[in-house]
Amino acid sequence: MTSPVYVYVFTAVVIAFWAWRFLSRLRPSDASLEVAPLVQPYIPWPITVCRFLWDIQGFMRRCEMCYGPVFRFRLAGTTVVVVSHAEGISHILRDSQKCLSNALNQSILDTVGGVSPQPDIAAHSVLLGRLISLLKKTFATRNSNLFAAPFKQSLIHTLESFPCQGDVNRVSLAIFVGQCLYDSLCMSFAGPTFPTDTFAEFSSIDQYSVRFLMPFWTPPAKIFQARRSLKSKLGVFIERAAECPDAKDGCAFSGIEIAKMLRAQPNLSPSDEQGIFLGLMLAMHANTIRMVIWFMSYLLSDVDAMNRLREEIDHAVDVDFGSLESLLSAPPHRLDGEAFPLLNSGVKEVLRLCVAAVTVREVTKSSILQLGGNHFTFVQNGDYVIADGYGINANDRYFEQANTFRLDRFVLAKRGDLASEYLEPLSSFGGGAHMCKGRDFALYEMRLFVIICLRLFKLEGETSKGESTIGRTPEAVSLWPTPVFFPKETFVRILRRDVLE
Ligand code: HEM
Repeated sequence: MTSPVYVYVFTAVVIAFWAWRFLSRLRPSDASLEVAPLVQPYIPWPITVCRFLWDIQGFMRRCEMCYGPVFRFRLAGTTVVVVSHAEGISHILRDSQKCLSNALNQSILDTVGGVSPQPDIAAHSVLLGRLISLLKKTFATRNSNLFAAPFKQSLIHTLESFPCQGDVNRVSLAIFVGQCLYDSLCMSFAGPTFPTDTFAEFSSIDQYSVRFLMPFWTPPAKIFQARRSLKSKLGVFIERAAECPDAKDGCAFSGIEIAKMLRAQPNLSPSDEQGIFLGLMLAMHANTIRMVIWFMSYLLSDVDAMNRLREEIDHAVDVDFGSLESLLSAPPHRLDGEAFPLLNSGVKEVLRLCVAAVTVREVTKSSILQLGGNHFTFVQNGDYVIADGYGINANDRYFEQANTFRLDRFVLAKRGDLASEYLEPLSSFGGGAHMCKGRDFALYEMRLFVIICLRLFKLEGETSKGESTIGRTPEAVSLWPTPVFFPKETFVRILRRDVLE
């Protein structure tokens, strides 16, 4: 009697599966090499990819509970080592062993921007390095006055004229926050010739950015179409900017300077110039917009927190600064001072809970990666290492009720509390040589938006079904279980306070 083919196939699959599990447990022959435990899915990596993508933070937390704060998993053929304890993270960020590279960050931006693989990788990385240092200079605290002045004028103007007062006053929170911040930052960064009618395209690319990186789960055709359209508008901007004469002490707008630098590259096609510009725009806008959306969503779900914050803002504007105009003309560092304890605590709290950006490094030399104390793990050339700050920030061992948003958490935290060592959210902006270049400006942007918004408007949140958001956490209104994506089902009614009072 011959067995049907499927019996052979089934037996082969079972044998292959167990062989794989056996081989993946093998350790290097040198007993002194410690290897982080491997996450064992029942079907090799496709299942891990799905679980990882569906709920990145949830996946990491479950793995951490099973395997401890250092573990590894296989993602589409690559080994990813995750480290989520404080000392280990700081070792990775400092990279004192010089065995890690951040090239992946740059290639992520290139991929989402649609830049073709560059024949001369070294020259490309030098170009990106130059562009990033230009951004660093622009957004540095010492230059913040120069840059912040047009930004805040533009922001208040955009907020005041946002077309949602009067009859049509219900608008998607994501569009309200996103459009206002995007327009204001683009105008002050790249000047009035920048095409600000690109927000919708930018926003859809941003929302699908993770899928641009996936082998099988690519974004739908309309997102590629949005990218083509945005890039062609950027092309017109770059072309015009390149003809713009140099200002006496350099260009007035960094966006124009960047466009000129791109145009001066001999081997870059127009599509690649536009793609690189788009990648930089993603670094500049995506995280900040997302953080402000989450901040506003938490406030819309907690009226008491919103009222307490509004009182603090009103007091600071009326008593400490005298008026909104003088607050706007004060230097940016005044907003992180004593006048705004709750606001600054709220900003830290949202960075603690919602930063989706994780620091990923690629191993450039097989090494025993030191993780502080007696901890170390063996990593191989080509592995990815994730410094998972969220693993600390959202961990009950470090922060009481870590998954709950508490506006005053960082005001109340005192030395000796559970969070005593962690008075700041950890590594929300990465660290080491590649720490976020726009972090000071991002904090300023977040504070300023919330101040102007609560000072000028009364806001009421609604779900798409018209139910109030009060008492419903943003996570409950979100389409996705993690803060990687924002709660796009939240709508907001915006009413001017001077009309109401
Ligand atoms: C709340 C908002 C923001 C968050 C949470 C954030 C977070 C991050 C993180 C986690 C990294 C990776 C750091 C690493 O690999 O160690 C990064 C890199 C970067 N960010 Fe931000 N960022 C924000 C806003 C901004 C803004 C407004 C700019 C504007 C210029 C900016 C520009 C950059 C650049 C250029 C890099 C690459 C740095 C490098 O590779 O050397 N970011 N950011």
